[in-house]
Amino acid sequence: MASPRSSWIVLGKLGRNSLNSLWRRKRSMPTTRALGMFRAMVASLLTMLVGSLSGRTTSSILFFLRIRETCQFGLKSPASTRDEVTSEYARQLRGLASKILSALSICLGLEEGRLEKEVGGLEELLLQLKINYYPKCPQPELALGVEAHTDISALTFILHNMVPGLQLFYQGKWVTAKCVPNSIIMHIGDTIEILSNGKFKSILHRGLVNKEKVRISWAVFCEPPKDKIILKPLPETVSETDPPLFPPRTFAQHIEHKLFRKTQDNLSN
Ligand SMILES: O=C(O)CCC(=O)C(=O)O
Ligand SMILES: [Fe+2]
Repeated sequence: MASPRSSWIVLGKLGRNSLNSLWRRKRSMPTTRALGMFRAMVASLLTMLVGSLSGRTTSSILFFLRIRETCQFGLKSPASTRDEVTSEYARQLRGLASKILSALSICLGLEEGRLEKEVGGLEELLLQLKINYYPKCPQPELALGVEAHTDISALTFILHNMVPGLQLFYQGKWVTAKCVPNSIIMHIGDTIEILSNGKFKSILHRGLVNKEKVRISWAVFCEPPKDKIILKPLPETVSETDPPLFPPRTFAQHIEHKLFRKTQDNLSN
């Protein structure tokens, strides 16, 4: 059986100017979401093909598609449909992320724009698209898809091809996420868990292969800048009875810490 593979696309940081110019241009330009998805699929299949030809068991590719460059490129070239679709998707998701961050801020008793600001605001929050391909497998229980993990992001948004496979560890057991048409899945990631001092949890999840069908998922990770911000529980979420659960770390240090812990866990197993 072929192994699950992933490709990455950096959707870019969406500054206010690029947002405005995208918005103006989008209104005069048709958007073919299906075509975008199809092209993304082709990109991921090519990635997998390259991976298998080179004998690797897993592969990941980073596409650097910064929004501003994409815009300029799109103005001159009709071959930019894929960029247009991914840009439009990024723009839509960025708006959704803002709304959700506002709602989460309010839930924590903070000012509406607070979490958004804490994760880097419009200028610094980075959106990255990762495409996961899970080949079908006659014995899914023997195969590892995307192993159990929590996302390091602030928020993650997932679209998929309506094949079940995402599982969440909830109340002590693995629960399969329902495939709800026309919906998008959202995870809270480690970044928000840290800022909220654990009041919002970064859920443990995994991706399984399916017996009969190929599964593809498109996960967009909204991440704070690597070094500019120190992530730690916000003072408003901490009290004498609620001490800080996480030490101050940059996002880069958090990633390093997780990788180190994982290596240690693997060594002791
Ligand atoms: O395939 C999925 O639905 C989830 C993938 C995932 O958790 C990830 O890429 O971080
Ligand atoms: Fe994940």
